[in-house]
Amino acid sequence: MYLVTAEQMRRLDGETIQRLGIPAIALMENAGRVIAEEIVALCRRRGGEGCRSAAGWEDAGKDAALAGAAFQVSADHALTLDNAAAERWFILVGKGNNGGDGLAAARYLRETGIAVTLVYAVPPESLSGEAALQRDAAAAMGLPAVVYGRDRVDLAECSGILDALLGTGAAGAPRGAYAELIAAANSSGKVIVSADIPSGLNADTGETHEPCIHASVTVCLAFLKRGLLQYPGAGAAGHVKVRAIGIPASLATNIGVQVHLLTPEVLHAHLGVDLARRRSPDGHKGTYGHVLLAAGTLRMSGAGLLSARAALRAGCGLVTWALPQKLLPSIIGSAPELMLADVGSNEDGTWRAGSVSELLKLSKERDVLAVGPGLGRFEADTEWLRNLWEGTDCPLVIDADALNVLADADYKSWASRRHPVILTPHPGEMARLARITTAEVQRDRISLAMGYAKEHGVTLVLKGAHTVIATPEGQAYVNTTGHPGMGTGGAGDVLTGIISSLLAQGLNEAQAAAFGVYLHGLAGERAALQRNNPAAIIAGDIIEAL
Ligand SMILES: NC(=O)C1=CN([C@@H]2O[C@H](COP(=O)(O)OP(=O)(O)OC[C@H]3O[C@@H](n4cnc5c(N)ncnc54)[C@H](O)[C@@H]3O)[C@@H](O)[C@H]2O)[C@@H](O)CC1
Ligand SMILES: Nc1ncnc2c1ncn2[C@@H]1O[C@H](COP(=O)(O)OP(=O)(O)O)[C@@H](O)[C@H]1O
Ligand SMILES: [K+]
Repeated sequence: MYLVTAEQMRRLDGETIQRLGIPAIALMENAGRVIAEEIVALCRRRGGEGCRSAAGWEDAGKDAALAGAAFQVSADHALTLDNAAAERWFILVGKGNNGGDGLAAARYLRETGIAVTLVYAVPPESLSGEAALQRDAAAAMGLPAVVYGRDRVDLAECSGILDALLGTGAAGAPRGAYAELIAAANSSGKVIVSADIPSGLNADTGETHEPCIHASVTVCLAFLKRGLLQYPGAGAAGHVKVRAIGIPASLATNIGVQVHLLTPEVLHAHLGVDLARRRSPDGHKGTYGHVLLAAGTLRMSGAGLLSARAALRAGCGLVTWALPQKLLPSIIGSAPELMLADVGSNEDGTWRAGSVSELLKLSKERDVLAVGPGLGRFEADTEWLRNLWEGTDCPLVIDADALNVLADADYKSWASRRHPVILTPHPGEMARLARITTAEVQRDRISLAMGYAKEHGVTLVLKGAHTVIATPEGQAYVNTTGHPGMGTGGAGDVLTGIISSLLAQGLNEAQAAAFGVYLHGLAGERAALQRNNPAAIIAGDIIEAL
């Protein structure tokens, strides 16, 4: 599934209308219809499902077949509602095409028997184009209408609200009547369905203006808008349903859309990942690769252990953990499946820059080098990392403190590598890398990750709710697996282990980063289910749930 910006959506609309010759009003009709269908589905769910369910019709069909009847007729199920008389919906109508979608939806809803009242945010005479055609059709059908600011509007009188005030054409914070209607809708306590995006949301960044609709359901039209996946927008959108309105998905590639929702389908068909992770019958530990991990200090010994154990659970054949000598006594025996490599240490258990020669030697017999979890900072660590960057001939995964080392370095001047680099920052680490604030990182994570990955020639995993994976070639994937319970120390170390393990097994950098993030999230969800409360998840649970 593609993710688009408002600008890309306009181009997709334009291509469909101009190049394919599909009239704009036809798209708007389709939009109105699918919005109405989702409202009907919602009414059915809360009304305990009316008797004319799809299953009901199928049963009736079977009965008819048994009775020998040859001819059957059924109504349009998607727009049929048994308890329609109990419903009264207010349709908040803005001036643009989003308002037009709402007006079309109102007509379809009226056909189901639901009472609808149009609430215009602006005088209806000010609508133009297709929206004006919809206004006239609604008026010709006799749909009751009021104008905000001129007529009495009491949202307490409805059973649900369709927010068709502002869509992808909105600019800045909602003003005037729009702002007042949004605030009133939010405080009404009524269920709200948004057309395309919640009004007040920045469709690209996911920033929410003041005020912004808080929807239960957002019926997103044609293509998923980026802002619906980026927080806080993702929180304001509720359940997002993407519905087709007649714009072919293939147009997205024509106009160069490069952002995908990370689904099993995208992993398989777009990235070429074998989701079943088949093992060859005659495989052995050498078949599945060997991870070399440089991690851990006395103070943070657990980080290395978590990464190493996660790598093994994610399926690689072998893991060697290179660690400061002072750590060895406390680690020996804690994970019998691991191989340990003593690379010396300072008195206080911190790393020595001299360890680099041993690491370079070890890396020759390994398939991947992962650096960073629990590493700490140490003298000449920039030179140490530069030597690893320039001197290793395998993929490199950089996390945690090693990212901070990188942030302090001018690593664009380092020799370019034959093998890929994956960076896995959380927003704080990303802020240091990009030399901006964490709030600026979070403002539009997709754009930031894409820009950074391209500029620095790395695969970037920007962690946090809805992790973004961006490639140097300009592709991006947004993950939705995972759980807030994963906000716990060491969860990121586990991810580093998983990604490194997948690289060792022969996945390329985009595959390993995307699939690793996806599996990590799934494991977090499973771990959440296994506890009495998701707050109880600790990083080790994520490993055990792999
Ligand atoms: N052919 C198309 O272009 C299609 C568009 N569709 C719908 O059209 C929407 C985009 O339509 P538009 O481009 O007309 O834009 P919108 O309907 O999002 O609204 C734009 C209008 O709202 C007003 N406005 C903008 N920002 C405001 C603010 N901050 N406060 C108060 N008023 C503000 C302006 O008068 C502007 O004309 C999509 O989200 C989707 O719902 C669908 O009908 C499908 C087809
Ligand atoms: N709300 C959330 N939803 C989904 N995943 C989350 C959420 N919070 C954290 N995570 C995931 O948990 C991991 C935390 O990583 P990180 O912050 O590096 O932790 P640590 O440094 O302690 O290992 C990341 O993969 C992140 O995406
Ligand atoms: K809207």
